[in-house]
Amino acid sequence: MAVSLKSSGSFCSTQLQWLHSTRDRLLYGSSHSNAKECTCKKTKRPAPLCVKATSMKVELDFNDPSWKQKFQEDWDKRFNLPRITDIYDLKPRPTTFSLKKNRSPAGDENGTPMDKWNGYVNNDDRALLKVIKYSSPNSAGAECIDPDCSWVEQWVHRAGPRKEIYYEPEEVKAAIVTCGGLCPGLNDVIRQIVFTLETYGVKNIVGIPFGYRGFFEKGLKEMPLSRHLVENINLAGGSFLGVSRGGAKTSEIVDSIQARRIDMLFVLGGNGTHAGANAIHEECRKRKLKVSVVAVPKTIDNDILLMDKTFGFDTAVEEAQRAINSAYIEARSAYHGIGLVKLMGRSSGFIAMHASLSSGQVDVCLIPEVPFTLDGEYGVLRHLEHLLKTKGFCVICVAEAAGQELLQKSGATDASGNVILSDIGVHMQQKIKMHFKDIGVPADVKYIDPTYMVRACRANASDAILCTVLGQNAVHGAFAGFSGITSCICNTHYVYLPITEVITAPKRVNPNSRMWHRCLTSTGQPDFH
Ligand SMILES: Nc1ncnc2c1ncn2[C@@H]1O[C@H](COP(=O)(O)OP(=O)(O)OP(=O)(O)O)[C@@H](O)[C@H]1O
Ligand SMILES: O=P(O)(O)OC[C@H]1O[C@](O)(CO)[C@@H](O)[C@@H]1O
Ligand SMILES: [Mg+2]
Repeated sequence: MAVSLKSSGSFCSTQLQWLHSTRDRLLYGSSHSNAKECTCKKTKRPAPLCVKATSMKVELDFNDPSWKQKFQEDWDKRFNLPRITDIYDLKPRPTTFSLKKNRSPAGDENGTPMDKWNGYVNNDDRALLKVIKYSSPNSAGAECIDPDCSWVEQWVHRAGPRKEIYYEPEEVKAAIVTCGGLCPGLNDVIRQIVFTLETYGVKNIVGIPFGYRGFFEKGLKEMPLSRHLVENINLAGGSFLGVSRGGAKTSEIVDSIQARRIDMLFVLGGNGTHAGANAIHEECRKRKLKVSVVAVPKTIDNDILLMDKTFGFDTAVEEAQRAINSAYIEARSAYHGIGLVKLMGRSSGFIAMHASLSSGQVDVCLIPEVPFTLDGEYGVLRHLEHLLKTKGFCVICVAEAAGQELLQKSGATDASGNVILSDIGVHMQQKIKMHFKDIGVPADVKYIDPTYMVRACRANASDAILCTVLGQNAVHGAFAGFSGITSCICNTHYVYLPITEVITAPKRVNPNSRMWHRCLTSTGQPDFH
C-alpha cells in the first residue's frame, strides 16, 4: 500500500529506557520498542536520549515543564478538522435536518423548538480518545507519551448534525463510491447516506460504479440513487455500486468531480481508499473547489488506526467462527484429527484473534504480529504432537499474513499495489502432513479456507447499527462543511478524525495487549520460538 509516513520531529527524554515513537505506541503500546534513535534537534543530545517520533510535528523536551501544553497544542492542530471555510469565506445557514417531524428546523420566530431539543452537536464538543490512566509504561498495553506515563487529554471532534450548515441542499449533487475489497455493511452505509441526504433535502444523489475506476473508465455511468432504490439493499451482501482496486489517478478523478459538478463525495473503503480520499480532498483544495470529501472506514481486517473497529469486522468474525466450528467438528470426529483454518487479514491478525477467542475451539492461533517457528523443540509441530497425545485432536487458526517469513515471496502486487501474500494455509497443511508421516503418527488433517465467505455476506446486527451511525454522520460532516475527514467510532463515541491521522500505517494487534494475552489464555498455546 502506497501510503506515506508523515514528517518527523523528535522526542527528547532524560530516561534511557524511553525509546518508543508515537507511531509505535499507537500500533503496539509502549512495550514494543523498535523506535529509531536520533539526535535531538533542540538539546542536541545524542542517541539514545532522544527518539524520532513519526507523527509529532513539535519537538518535546520532557524536562520542560510546559511539554504537556506543547503536546496538546500540537494534538489540537493535528486533529483539527479541515473545513471548506478554510479556503472560502462562506456564511452558514440554519440546518434543514430536522430532528422531529412537522417542525420547522429553523424554529419559530423566537428560535425555541430547535434550542429546546438540544439535539444538535456543537462544533466545540469533543470525545476523549484514551480513557485509561496507565501508572507505568510497563502496564499491559500501556500507551504513554512521556517516560512517567503522565495523563494527557487527547480530545477528538464529536460527530453528528450541526445547527448550521454550509450547503443549500436543493443545489447539492452528492456522490457515493465504494473501493477496495468487499466488506459486509457497504450497502447499509450507502442506504443510510442516501436516506440522510434526502432528509436534508438533497435531490441529486448518484453512485459511482466500481470504485475510483468509475470516475474515469469510459462506459461506466453514474447511477442515480434515491430512498426508493436503496430501501432494501442492506438485505444483500456485496456493494450495490460495485468495487474495484487500482487505477487511482487523483487528477483525473478530480477532473471528473469537477465535470460532474459534485459537491459532496462519500468514500467507503480501507487504508488505500482513505489515502485516495485524502489526495482527492487535497487536490480539490488546490483547485479551490467547494467539495466535501468524507470517508467511512470499511474493512473486515479492522486495520485502521485510532478507531475501535471498522464496519464489517464483527460480521467477518462471526462468519469466521462458523469455519472454525466446522474444523472443530471434523477434527473432533476424526482419529487424530487436526483442523486448520486460514482467515483473512492482509497485515494484521484481528480476525484470527477475535474468531479464535469467540469460538473457544482453537488450540493454536497464529498471527503476523507474533513470529513463530514450525519446526524444532519449541515449534508449532511439536505442540501439535503434544495435543494429539493429550486430547486426541486439535484446531489451528492462522491469519493469512502470519509466518510470511517462512515462505518464498513472489514479489507480486495487486492492482492497488498491495503485496500478494504467499499461502501460509497450504504451506502449513503440507508441513503438518509431512511431519506426522515422518514421525509415523497418524494425523487426519482437514484444511478450511473460508476466505471470501467471511466478507461476502450481509452485515450482522451490530455492524448494521455501526453502518447506520457512520453513514448518517458522514452526511452531517459534509453539511457541516468538513472535508478530508473520516466518520468513525473511537472509545465507544462517534467522532470525526482527519484522514491524515488514520493512514500513517496499518493498525496491528499489540502482542502486549490484554486481548492477545486473553487469546493465549484461551488457547493455552506456548510461545513458538
Ligand atoms: N496512496 C494512495 N493514494 C491514492 N489512492 C490510493 C492509494 N492507495 C490506494 N489507493 C486507491 O484506493 C483504492 C482502494 O485501495 P486498496 O485496494 O488498497 O483497498 P483498501 O481501501 O485498502 O481496502 P481493503 O481493506 O479492501 O484492502 C484503489 O483504487 C487504489 O488505487
Ligand atoms: O482478493 P482481494 O479482493 O484482492 O482481497 C483480499 C484482501 O482483501 C481483504 O479482505 C481486505 O483488505 C484482506 O483481508 C485480503 O487480503
Ligand atoms: Mg488496504
